[in-house]
Amino acid sequence: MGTEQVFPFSVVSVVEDVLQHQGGRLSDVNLASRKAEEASLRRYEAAGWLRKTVGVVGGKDLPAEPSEENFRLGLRSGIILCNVLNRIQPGAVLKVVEAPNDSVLIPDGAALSAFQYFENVRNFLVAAEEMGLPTFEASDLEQGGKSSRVVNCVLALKSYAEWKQGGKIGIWKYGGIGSSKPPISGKTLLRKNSEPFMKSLWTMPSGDRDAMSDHSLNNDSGHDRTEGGSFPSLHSLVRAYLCDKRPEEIPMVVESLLSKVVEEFERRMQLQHETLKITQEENIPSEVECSISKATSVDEEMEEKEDSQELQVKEELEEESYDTYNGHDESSSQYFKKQELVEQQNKSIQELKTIVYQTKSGMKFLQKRYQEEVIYLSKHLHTLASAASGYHKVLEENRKLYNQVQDLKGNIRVYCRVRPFLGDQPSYYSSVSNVEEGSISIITPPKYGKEGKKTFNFNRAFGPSATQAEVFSDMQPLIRSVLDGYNVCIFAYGQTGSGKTHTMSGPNELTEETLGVNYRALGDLFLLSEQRKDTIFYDISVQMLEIYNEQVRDLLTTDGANKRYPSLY
Ligand SMILES: Nc1ncnc2c1ncn2[C@@H]1O[C@H](COP(=O)(O)OP(=O)(O)OP(=O)(O)O)[C@@H](O)[C@H]1O
Repeated sequence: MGTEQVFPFSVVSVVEDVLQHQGGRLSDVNLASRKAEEASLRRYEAAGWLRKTVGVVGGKDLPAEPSEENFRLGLRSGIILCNVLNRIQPGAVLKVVEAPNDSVLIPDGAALSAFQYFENVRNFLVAAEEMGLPTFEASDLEQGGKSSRVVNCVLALKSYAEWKQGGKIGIWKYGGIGSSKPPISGKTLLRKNSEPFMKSLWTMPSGDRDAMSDHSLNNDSGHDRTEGGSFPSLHSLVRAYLCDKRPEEIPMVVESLLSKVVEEFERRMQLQHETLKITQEENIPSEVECSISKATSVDEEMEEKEDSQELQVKEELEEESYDTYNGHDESSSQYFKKQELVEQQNKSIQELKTIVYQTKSGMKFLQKRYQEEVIYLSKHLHTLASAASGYHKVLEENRKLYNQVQDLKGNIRVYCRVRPFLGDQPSYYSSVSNVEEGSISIITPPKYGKEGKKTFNFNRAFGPSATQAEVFSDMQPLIRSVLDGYNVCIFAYGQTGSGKTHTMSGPNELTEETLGVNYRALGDLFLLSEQRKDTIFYDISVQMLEIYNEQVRDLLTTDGANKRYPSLY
């Protein structure tokens, strides 16, 4: 299977990046710190296991939780490594050059000659390689920053020891950097680096050589893998191509470029693994529907999940492809079925992305409409508020003017009403000669031969034909003044039988037309208070008293005993 068909990035892009950035790294601070922490823990685990295996005395040069420098220096002589390996696999290292007993081992391992400890390390590496363990370069113990490969080797040996101690049940799997590996079974899976390739590697600059060997920790079945993944490595392709080439045939630049490409490519693979792990740990999207519902609320999260699912699918495909490539359990038909499944899932993911995109567009449209409506309503509301404010001002002004008019009409107004003749009384007995709007003329007895006549002025004069409504209409504006806070008093004055009760209350048999001033005034009071109920609350009470023969009587009480008030004098 072509690499570019599976990986989320192309080799070409990797090469371009390498050429452009000269091997520059993508910065990911979180990932780097997490990796550093993980590397420390793994180093402690390796050191602890070595100390436990070799004993307190044998492991005295290796702290339980060593720094990378101390770890390297502790193992530099190769003695601990060889002794541990011989305990796990007796006779694996035939000759171990021990440090002289009387020598004091100084941190840089100078108690042994460089040749002696190089021999120990070399013997250990040869034995480890023959066992199928991931190895490292002897130079890794000479320079800092390369202890991860040594740690890998030690942890692989530890894993092997545990498997062996457990009775060799099942197939031993090296569990370095968190993922299971294909089985390694001693020398049956032994693979040695081809000499020409190794030579070509040694002709590289040390940095390039290290970069390449960083990702060559695990060798089996002729296919290298990345540290955390299970993909076929480009190393195998590079090695296959270079195996029959002589070192001088490979220009230094090409070697350097190739190594950087390989390094960058596999580093990206590692990043993909790490990202996938983090995403799976944090999100764990079990159902696609679940992802959809969450996506409606958090679109970005949805996209991340989709990406992680896509990555997971690709990851599975790559793993399956790797198994198929190695001739393990999966048959090719199963592989194609799974590939089909992956394509379907990819299609579903694309559809989901489309739905999410449409939903987002719809939401944006609704949001825009909503904002526009809110803006329009706020403007409208502002206009209404201004109008209401203006209306209240006008209303207040109107009220003032209205009451000013009432004042100008006179605080005390006098009206005159002429009662009609009752029953069969002839009208020619009337002494009223003329009734005008504001005056009334009365015929008086003739004096000195002249016909007598007197004219009286009133605010308004009502003739015998005036109705109850006409009489009330002239005093009706005063009722509104009452509700504006002015005191108003309306009373009738006149001789007995002149029609006071008729004007103020009405006849005995009341109809709508014959209602007097009192009823009409009360009707207006209730009507206006009802109209203003949203702005003003009025409390209206009524009292009806009769004062007759210096006795005050409550005309509204139903209790006859208390009807008469105590005497005023
Ligand atoms: N404008 C009117 N039209 C028709 N009938 C009237 C009118 N004014 C008075 N009357 C009638 O005249 C009669 C006497 O009127 P009313 O009882 O109102 O006089 P009054 O001034 O109240 O008398 P008192 O002072 O004795 O109580 C009543 O029968 C009443 O119905």
